[in-house]
Amino acid sequence: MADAYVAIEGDRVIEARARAPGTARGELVFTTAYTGYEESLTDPSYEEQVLTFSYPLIGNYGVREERFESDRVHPRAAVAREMTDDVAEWLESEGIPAVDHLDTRDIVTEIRDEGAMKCGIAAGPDATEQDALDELHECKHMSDHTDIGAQVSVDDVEVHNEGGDGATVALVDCGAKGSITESLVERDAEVHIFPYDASEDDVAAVDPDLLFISNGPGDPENFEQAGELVETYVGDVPLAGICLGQQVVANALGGETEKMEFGHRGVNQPVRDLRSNQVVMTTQNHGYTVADPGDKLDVTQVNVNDDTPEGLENDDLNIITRQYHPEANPGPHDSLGFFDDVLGMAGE
Ligand SMILES: NC(=O)CC[C@H](N)C(=O)O
Repeated sequence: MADAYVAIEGDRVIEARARAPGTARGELVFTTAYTGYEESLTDPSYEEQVLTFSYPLIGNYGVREERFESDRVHPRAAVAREMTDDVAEWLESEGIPAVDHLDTRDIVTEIRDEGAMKCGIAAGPDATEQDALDELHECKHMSDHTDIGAQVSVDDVEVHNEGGDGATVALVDCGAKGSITESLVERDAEVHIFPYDASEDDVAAVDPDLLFISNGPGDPENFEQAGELVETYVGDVPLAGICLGQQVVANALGGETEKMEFGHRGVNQPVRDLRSNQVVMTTQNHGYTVADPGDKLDVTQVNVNDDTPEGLENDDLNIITRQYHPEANPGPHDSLGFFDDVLGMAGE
């Protein structure tokens, strides 16, 4: 007998096995990565989403805190074909519902065919189909989470590697992964992590060599304050952005973003650099994309599968942004050079 239910749009209910009890709702997304479940589950970009792992066995090398990307689990719930006890116990201790013993291929195919969709989950001995449907019916569209930045950002400024010999970086935390800070600190940067709604005065106080907009959850249009910082600093200070950061920079400089059908979700997304013609494999998890870069940004990299912009640059204004995750974690390390490039713009 099933003791867990996943309700998806169209009121279809899929039976499953409860691995961590509770009810939850969120946008149903997936990752095709076969490793990196600890990094993905602690990536703040998954806030308000339900993460389905399409690789059939999740958890076979345990759970270790040093691989976490933040201090908590961010997806509202986790779905796998088979989940180990280690992962199930971790999620239960975090209060995150988890289910397995369902056909995750079916879920991913449904998202691919029908596009991004909402879902509701109910798991545990008393869970009913109706509980999952009730969650589904309460679920909001991602773009309607207008204050999602407040859920994932630091409350106060944090400084890493104070007194470091390298550039002073103002990292605007829209839901930043820990390995972005680590990648900068490894290169001697002094990193000031600012709340997502930091003001111009807050940032000016540290006189940054580089303004860096992080990855983060939800619709980039809901990160207006970060966009205002971009507008203020463009031309005066070099700008960098990763994922949501690329989208925020594009929106602030006259471009436009839009929701994709089901996004880019895995660690083997091929990206072609239009200048060198080289292809790199990249890590991606995003559901919005830059539809129009505006007239200040050149598209310098594209996704090989669908030609969407993966890199935007302006050599005169010193701007480099990436739609994918150069910091990896999980995924390939092919594009770590991004951090050298952006710190190079900052004079390092
Ligand atoms: N990883 C991210 O930064 C995701 C960016 C944005 N929330 C999107 O889904 O497109």
